Amino acid sequence: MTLDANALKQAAAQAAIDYIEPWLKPDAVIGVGTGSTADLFIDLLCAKRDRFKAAVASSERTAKRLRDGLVRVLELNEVTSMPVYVDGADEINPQGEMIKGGGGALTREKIVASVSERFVCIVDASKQVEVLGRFPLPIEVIPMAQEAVLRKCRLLGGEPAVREGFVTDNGNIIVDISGLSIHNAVGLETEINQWPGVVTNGLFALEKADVALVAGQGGVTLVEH
Ligand SMILES: O=C[C@H](O)[C@H](O)[C@H](O)COP(=O)(O)O
Repeated sequence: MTLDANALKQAAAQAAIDYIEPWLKPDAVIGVGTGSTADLFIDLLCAKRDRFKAAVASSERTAKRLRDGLVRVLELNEVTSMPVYVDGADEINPQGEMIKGGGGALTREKIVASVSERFVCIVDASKQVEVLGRFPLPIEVIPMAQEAVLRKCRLLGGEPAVREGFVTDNGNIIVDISGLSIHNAVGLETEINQWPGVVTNGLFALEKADVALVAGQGGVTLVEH
């Protein structure tokens, strides 16, 4: 039997719940990502709400889903550290560097991940790539900088497009850059972050996955980076 994409995401989410088991303690705060794979993880996490103290959410969408599942949601400013952050990705390379932000939550995701000790990435095998960039790279931009940032994207050799009708949780726009072949993810992440008006870009190379749980037809593989 061939598992469909949703079944693979479910398998990755279940593997993440098993993986974080040692950190589910009464004083623990868990960092939680955003997206369709993260949603499946949230549903499993909610069933274990009596085992940990609270969660920090990387988006309004995730906060609502956690609260609907009766998990206490803390603001990041109330928390000094988290043992784990669990989230999906749009692409991941063999080094654990990722493109994220397909759902537009990249900025809060990167912030919450930065306060967590371990980034656990949950993906189905279709997200694995040798070279990042097949998935358009999202960047969150302050609206008044839109045209200036589009020009810089073109100078990089990419084809930028404003994500129509989308506003981030922070009130900003998303520009998706297609046509990049990213061989130096740390360098590109650092460069784009310096452009005035860019809040965050969706490269997670400085903040890469410590562990990836990759669901394929043969089961879930744990990859440490
Ligand atoms: O902004 C969204 C996030 O970065 C997601 O983690 C990413 O887009 C993957 O989402 P999904 O699990 O729905 O493929």
